[in-house]
Amino acid sequence: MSSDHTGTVTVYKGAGPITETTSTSTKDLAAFAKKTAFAKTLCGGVIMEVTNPEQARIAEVAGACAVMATEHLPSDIRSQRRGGRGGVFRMCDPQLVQQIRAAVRIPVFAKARIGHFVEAQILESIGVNFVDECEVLTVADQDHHINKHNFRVPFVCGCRSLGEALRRIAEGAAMIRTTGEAGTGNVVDTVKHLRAVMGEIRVLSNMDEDEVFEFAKKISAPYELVRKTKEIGRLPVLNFAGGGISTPADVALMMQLGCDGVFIGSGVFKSGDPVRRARAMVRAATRYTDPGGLADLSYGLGEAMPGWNLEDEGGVRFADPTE
Ligand SMILES: O=C(CO)[C@H](O)[C@H](O)COP(=O)(O)O
Repeated sequence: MSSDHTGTVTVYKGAGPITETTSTSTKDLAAFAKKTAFAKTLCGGVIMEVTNPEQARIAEVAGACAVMATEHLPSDIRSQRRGGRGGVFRMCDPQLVQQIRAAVRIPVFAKARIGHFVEAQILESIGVNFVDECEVLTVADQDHHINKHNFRVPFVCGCRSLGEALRRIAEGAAMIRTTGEAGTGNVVDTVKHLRAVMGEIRVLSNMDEDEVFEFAKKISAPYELVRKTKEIGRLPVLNFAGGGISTPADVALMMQLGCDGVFIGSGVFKSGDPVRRARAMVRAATRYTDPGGLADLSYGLGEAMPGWNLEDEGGVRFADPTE
C-alpha cells in the first residue's frame, strides 16, 4: 500500500496496484515543484540530527534550519555494529517525532529505511515535513527505493555519484544528500563523493549535445534529467552534504566544494560542548568564504567528537546496496 500526493491510498497486490490514482503528469509536476520549492527554503542551512526535544531546542536556538528526529545518532549505530552487536535500525517511534515537533518551530525531518514505503506512509501521516530515505538505517529492500512520487511529503535521499543522485530524483527525491560515512567524525568520504558529483557535472557541462545520450547511458540516469543538469550546470534539486562533519571548518569545506547546506548529527551531539559547537557550525554555513571569521568560530569550542578512520580499522560502511 502506498499513499499518493493527493492523499489517496493505493493498494498493491501482486504485480500492480489494484486501485489506481487519477493523477496526471501535470499534477505530478506541480506536486514535485511544490516539494522542491519547500526544500529551497532550507538552502544555505544546517539540518541537525537530534534524539530528544532538548537537543532539538539546542539546534533551533543555534539557528539550524531544520531538525531530523532519530532514536540513534549515526555514531551510536556505528558503535553497536562495530562492537559486533549488530541490530536492525528502523524508523523512530512516532511519539519521538511528536515530542520534537512540540519542542520546536522549525521543520522536522525523520528517517525511513531504504525501500520501506510503509515507514514513509506512517511518517507522512503524522505530519513530518521531510522524509530521509536513509542508508544509515538498515536497508529494507535491496532492489528498490521508495517511489517518492506516491507521497505528498518531500523526500531527501543519499548519493555518492551523479548517476545515483539523478536516479533518486527520477524516483521523486526533492533534495539530495551527498553522503560520506556518517558517525565517523571523518569527512574523507563525503569530500570524495561531493567532488565526484561536482566533477561529473563539470564534465557534463562541457559536453556537446550528442555526447549526452551516451553519458546518460554510462551513468545509468534518465536522459531528460541528465540534459536538465547540463542545461542548468547543477543538480535539479538542492544538494546537501552529510557524514562526519564535525567542525566549522568541515562545514565551510563542504560549502566551498559546492553543496547547498549540510546535515550534522554526531559531530555536534558527541562533542564536548554541543551548545557552542552547534552555533559555530550553523554560522560557518553562511561565513564559509571568510577564513578570519571561521577562525573566530573555531576558538574554544571544547573537544570535537572522537573520530574513526575506517581505513585503519576495516570498519563498517553504511553502503546502499541498491545504489
Ligand atoms: O544520517 C544522516 C542523514 O541521514 C546524518 O544526518 C548525517 O549524515 C550526519 O552524519 P554525522 O552523524 O556523521 O554528522
